[in-house]
Amino acid sequence: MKMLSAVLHQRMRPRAWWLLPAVALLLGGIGWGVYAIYQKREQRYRHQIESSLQAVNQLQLRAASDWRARRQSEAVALSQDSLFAQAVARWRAAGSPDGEVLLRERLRILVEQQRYTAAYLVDAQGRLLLDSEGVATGGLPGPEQEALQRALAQAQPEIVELHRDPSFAFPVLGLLAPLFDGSTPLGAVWLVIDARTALFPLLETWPDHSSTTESVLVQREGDAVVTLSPLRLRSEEREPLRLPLAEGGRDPMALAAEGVRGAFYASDYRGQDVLAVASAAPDAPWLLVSKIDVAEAFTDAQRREWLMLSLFVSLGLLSLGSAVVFWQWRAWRRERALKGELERNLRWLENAQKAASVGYFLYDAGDEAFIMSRMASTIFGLPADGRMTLRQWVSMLHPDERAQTLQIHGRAMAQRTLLRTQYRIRRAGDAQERWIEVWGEYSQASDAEPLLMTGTVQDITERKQTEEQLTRYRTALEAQVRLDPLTQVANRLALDEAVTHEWSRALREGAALALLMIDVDHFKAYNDYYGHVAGDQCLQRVTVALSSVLGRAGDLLARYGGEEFAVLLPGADAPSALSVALRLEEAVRALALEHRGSECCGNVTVSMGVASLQPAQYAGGDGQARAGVDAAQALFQQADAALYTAKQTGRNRVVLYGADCMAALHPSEWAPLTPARFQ
Ligand SMILES: Nc1nc2c(ncn2[C@@H]2O[C@H](COP(=O)(O)OP(=O)(O)OP(=O)(O)O)[C@@H](O)[C@H]2O)c(=O)[nH]1
Repeated sequence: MKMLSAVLHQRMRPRAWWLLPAVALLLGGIGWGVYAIYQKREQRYRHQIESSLQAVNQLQLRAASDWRARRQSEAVALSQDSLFAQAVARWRAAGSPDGEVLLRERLRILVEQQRYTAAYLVDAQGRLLLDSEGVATGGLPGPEQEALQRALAQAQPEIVELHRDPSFAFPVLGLLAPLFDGSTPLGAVWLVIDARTALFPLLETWPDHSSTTESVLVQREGDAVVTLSPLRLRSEEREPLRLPLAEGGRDPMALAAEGVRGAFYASDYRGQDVLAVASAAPDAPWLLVSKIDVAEAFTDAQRREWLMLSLFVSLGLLSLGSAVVFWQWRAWRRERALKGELERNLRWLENAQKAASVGYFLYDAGDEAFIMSRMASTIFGLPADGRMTLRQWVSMLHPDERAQTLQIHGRAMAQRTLLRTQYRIRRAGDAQERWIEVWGEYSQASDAEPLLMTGTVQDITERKQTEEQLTRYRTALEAQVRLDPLTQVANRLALDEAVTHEWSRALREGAALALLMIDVDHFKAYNDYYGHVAGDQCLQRVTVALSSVLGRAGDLLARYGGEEFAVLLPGADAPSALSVALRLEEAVRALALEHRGSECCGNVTVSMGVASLQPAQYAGGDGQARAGVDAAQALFQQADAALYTAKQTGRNRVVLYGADCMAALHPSEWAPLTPARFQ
């Protein structure tokens, strides 16, 4: 049953073929949507990063420009400090130590309070005169010397742009503030600035913590570019201060020096892809390039995007998963309910089958195998594993019915008609012969599906035996019904049926049919004289005597009622019938049964009326040949009329129906026979 149930489950399972493309379409749509959102967000984020970098760049550039402007203002103020210039002039003229102390104090203030790296007093030829410690020796380096001359000529402070000088271990910015005694040039104050300490704090300020953000101060010098960087990337190799443009390649500093402005993507001296922003200071030859590694800039964004994406995808998958789980759960619940119902039904079916001794089976024509319920297995005498091969089944069929059974099954399979058949099997195991009844129906869902037959099988052996017994009883009963219990010959019912049957046959064959009516004479007197028991015995003996005469097949002796008998002689014409009648009379006479009450003689005698007709020639009042019971009544009436005549004319005689019998008959029953009389 489990196996059967499993097969049914398998065949019941629905096939949701459309589900796969629908899910693929949905996932494709989600993927496309997510990609579009991702693209849009990436663009926006790129824009945000560029804007942020530009803002930082602008702030830092502003700070650097302000710092430069302040230095220039300070230099201008120094140049315009007439007291300081007079003190220099006095010290140069008198060389007093007090004057020197005063000047050194001023230079110390410049270094310590105004944060210059060094401050020198130089003469108009560029020789170093004093610094904050005391007398200085040596002269101005080349660029500073040139700046001094320009400053003195223009009476304006001059900046010596960013450069390296062997005298200093750091990149230097110089400022030369010219000094005049009236209109006489006295020299200048050379303010030395360590570009790192002065500018790096301005360039290192970033709003966010980052390991790759960097702002570089850039200054073009002919075919080279001078750079100043806080070198935040301390793990990297130090960037040279001076970079030939020819070697710049896609370096952001080189690109900026060549005129690229705004945000752009480049590859820096480390070979890293960077996002850079280049801006020019409005009143200086400085450019400020701010850059960040693309990898870092977008890592965050990408991380955020991925987070968003994974969140979105997770949500999508969660929803999809939930939908699938819900759908599966519903399907599972439905399947469980159906399974439960099916199992209940199958249990019920099994119980019903058990109660009715009916088994259920499924025949798979493709596998040539039966899958059977437990009851079906029991009926075929097989173990309850629920399987039987076609070969096993054929071998079980009773040899007498094997060919016919196979033919019936084959026809039902070919025509897909209902199958209902009964046949015998020799049951497996105990080899008992059993009758079974099979009801089945073939079905095939499609050409690709196997041809199946579902059906029931029932062991009907007991029913068959009962039927056979009943048939026997019925036959016996029917025989009893048509048998006279006293004489054990046919009774009137059997006679009537035989007459009707033989009449029809004679009519068909154009043959004659004769009927003899026999009555024991004065039987009442016999009973009265000898008693009823003796009367019964008398009737029995007469019967035996009459039976002994009738040997021809089809002749029938019947007890018509009381002491009256009838003999039906199919095919007998009048002479033949008379001949039989005489022999019958002779047989009774030969019994020589004593009958003291008889008025005829001292023995039992009989009177007989004989009638013979050819039904084909016999015509009724309408001139048509007749058949059936009513027509056959004519034969009875004629025989009866003849018997009546025999009784009336003295008994103990045989009378053939004829003219002298006609008075007893209706004119329409007259027969075309010649009347004759025998005594
Ligand atoms: N013993 C015995 N008597 C029977 C049986 N059937 C009918 N009888 C008797 O048979 C007698 C028939 O009498 P009736 O009909 O007057 O005829 P009958 O005395 O033979 O006179 P006829 O026929 O005119 O010669 C009746 O007394 C019936 O009781 C039977 O089965 N056994």
